[in-house]
Amino acid sequence: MLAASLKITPFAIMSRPVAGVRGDTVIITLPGSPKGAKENLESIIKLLPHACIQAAGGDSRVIHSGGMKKLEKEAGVAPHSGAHDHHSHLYESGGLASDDAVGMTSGCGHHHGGGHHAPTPRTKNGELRSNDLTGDVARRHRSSPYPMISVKEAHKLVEENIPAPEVVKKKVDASLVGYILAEEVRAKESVPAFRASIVDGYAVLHTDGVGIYPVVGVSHAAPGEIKPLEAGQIARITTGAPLPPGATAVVMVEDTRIAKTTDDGVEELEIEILASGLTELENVREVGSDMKTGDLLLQKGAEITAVGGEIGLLASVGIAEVEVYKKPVVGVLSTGDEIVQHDRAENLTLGEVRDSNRPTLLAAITARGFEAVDLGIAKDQPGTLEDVLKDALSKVDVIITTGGVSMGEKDLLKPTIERTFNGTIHFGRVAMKPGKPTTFATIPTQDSAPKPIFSLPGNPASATVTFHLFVLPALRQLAGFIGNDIHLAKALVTVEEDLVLDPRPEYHRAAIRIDRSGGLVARSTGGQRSSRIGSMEAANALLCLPGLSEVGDKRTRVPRGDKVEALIIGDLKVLDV
Ligand SMILES: Nc1ncnc2c1ncn2[C@@H]1O[C@H](COP(=O)(O)OP(=O)(O)O)[C@@H](O)[C@H]1O
Ligand SMILES: [Mg+2]
Repeated sequence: MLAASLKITPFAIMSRPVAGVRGDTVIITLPGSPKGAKENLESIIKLLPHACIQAAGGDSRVIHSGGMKKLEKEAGVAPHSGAHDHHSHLYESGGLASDDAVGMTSGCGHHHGGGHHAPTPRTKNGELRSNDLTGDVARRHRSSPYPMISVKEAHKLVEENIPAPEVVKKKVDASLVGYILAEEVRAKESVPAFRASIVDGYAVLHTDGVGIYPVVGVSHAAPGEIKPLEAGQIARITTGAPLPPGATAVVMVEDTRIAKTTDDGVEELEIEILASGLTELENVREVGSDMKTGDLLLQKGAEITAVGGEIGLLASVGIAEVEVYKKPVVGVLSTGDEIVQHDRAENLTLGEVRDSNRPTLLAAITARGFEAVDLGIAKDQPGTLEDVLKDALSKVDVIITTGGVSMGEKDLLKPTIERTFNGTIHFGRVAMKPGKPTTFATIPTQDSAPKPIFSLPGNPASATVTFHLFVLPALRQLAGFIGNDIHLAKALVTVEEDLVLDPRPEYHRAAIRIDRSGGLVARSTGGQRSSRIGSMEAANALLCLPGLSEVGDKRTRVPRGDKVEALIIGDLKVLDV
């Protein structure tokens, strides 16, 4: 605009136009004078459609390769008027108030809305469910507009909306633990790579038989040239050492006797072989007898464990790099004006709460082998949340937030996801205790698949339980786990005390132990109120207690000694008696 105006008047140098993008809206400021506004707009109007589409998340390569019409359509521009026509019309009809600093929404502006435009069709009936943040608090929803769904339905929605895993190359070393192979791996070499002795003794020709033989050489387990062996000769050999060329078997040292030494008694000159009836390759590991070049080493989909021998297997045949599924990088954000850094030295002032969710989740993520990124604490302000999330979207594959998902007017997560980021909230309420307001959404991104965001409830126990129940399986799915391996392991356990049922299905925190008979027994961690982080202490399982509504009035408690299903979230230990 400056360049164009300068051609008309040197005074143009005095103006300072500003342009930018907020959300997916292009904002351009024009000078106040009608003439100047017209000239400035004229100079950029041809670029606007392109800018709008790019701002709305269009791929510039596609735009340049002529995919513009399609993008315009996707971006919600009416097919009969391209973005270009739309703005030209605005301009030619003199529709710009001369004194305005014009905020021009892009042709696709209503795609994100910012709350000013008709909402984007997000639900089946075409409405955003979240509160309009520009509205008054008295107008907010007084009951949650999100349907309450079952845990099972919620799992299904997560599974369906998690992007497909990405393939990356990784070095074979300790950092490969926890990855899933994205390729079938075959042996590059044979193991052993040479004929190796299984015992300490003497390499012989198995056809030679018993008798006294001269020791013509020595083979140690070390690389190097070895003199060939002829009939009537033997060579001393150690375990794992290569057989001399020509040797066909090894006789154990126990099956031999010294026949002659050097005069000083130091070296063996002749040895009597006592073992008769040797077979070919007796006490010998033949080339490729453990693994032959081309043998299937590991299937696609195999998990590289820390306990199992997968890393050793790959290492044994010289595989330095494998294709695996990328493990997601997970960002953790706490929200709330009241939340303060857990290690802040000063005493709490009225209303302040130390952040326990973030350290807990960062630890849980890391312990499960995923990379965690600390996103800090966001204040309950729409702009703050927006900035933090925008930054997070560029850094991490999955975002976890805690707090701000219930019905308070400061509960900004849902509106921000839907209205600012054009995200899709797949569910916003789950029939479970704790964790009812658990929210799962995906946010579209410019150059990759939509990114999952889990907005977990703020109460510490709720956040931790829902992390294990929903987030962990999603992370495993992203990391390439499939089928049952995605989910927490489940076992039947005997409860040690009566457990009172709640109207909602409950995930009761418990410590389970292996008892003397090898069975599993569960002890509750005590008070289960969702704010009580202590209910997770020493917990290694979540007992799946049915909701009262599910069992009808048949019973109100699980009596001591009964068995219930338990989801295992930690290591199993043995019961002390
Ligand atoms: N990071 C956190 N650490 C500890 N307590 C938290 C944290 N975030 C929220 N809380 C507490 O959890 C409760 C619920 O918070 P809120 O923001 O209303 O969550 P939600 O709307 O998700 O239920 C509040 O008492 C809040 O102070
Ligand atoms: Mg809050």
